[in-house]
Amino acid sequence: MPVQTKICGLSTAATLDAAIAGGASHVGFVFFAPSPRNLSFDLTAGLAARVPPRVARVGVFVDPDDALIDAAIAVGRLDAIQLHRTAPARVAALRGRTGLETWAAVPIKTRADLGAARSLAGAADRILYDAKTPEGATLPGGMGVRFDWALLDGVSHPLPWAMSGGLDSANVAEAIRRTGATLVDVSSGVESAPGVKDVDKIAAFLQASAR
Ligand SMILES: O=C(O)c1ccccc1N[C@@H]1O[C@H](COP(=O)(O)O)[C@@H](O)[C@H]1O
Repeated sequence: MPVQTKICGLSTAATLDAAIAGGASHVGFVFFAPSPRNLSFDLTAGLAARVPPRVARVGVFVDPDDALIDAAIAVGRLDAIQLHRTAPARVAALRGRTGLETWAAVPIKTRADLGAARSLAGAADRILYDAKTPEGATLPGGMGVRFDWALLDGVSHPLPWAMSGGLDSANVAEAIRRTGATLVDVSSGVESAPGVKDVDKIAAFLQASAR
């Protein structure tokens, strides 16, 4: 089965179209005001309408309240939600409330951090292993930070999983080979500056992850 690929933090029609044309299985829309990739609802509606049924729209949130989730789902016609810095009980509540496929990020730097994945069994549909961003960072992701892929060696995953954190066209094939990931997620690795996606980098990433 081909590896699935999520291109996250898209905010223009041209870069969204590049992700779709290049074969992305998922596209990510960020709803977190401090992020350089944060989307207004006006922009979201136009982008969401460009996405064909074969591609899943994933909304990315940081411990969101119900009002934000409800509005983003309606405007962005979301197929899935991706939750960062959200307690397992709240993940479960949002999964129940929305009825959507629910991803929960597990930020990892050491093997001990993997323990957080266990508490998500029954609460989420998918774990997203992401790198821990630096202490005190406003963003929980989207900073191009990579984790030690060897930390996933021999791990028994409690749920289907994906990986992200510092991936780019130069390292994604090795990340897939090394970890056995079947779904990879990228944001800053396909940008020319924070929040500015690059169509050529998106194409190169999608080619490299399909190899
Ligand atoms: O990208 C963001 O701005 C962002 C904001 C809030 C939560 C998550 C965010 N991004 C996610 O971070 C990972 C890894 O990003 P990168 O490839 O290392 O830049 C990815 O899952 C994004 O969805």
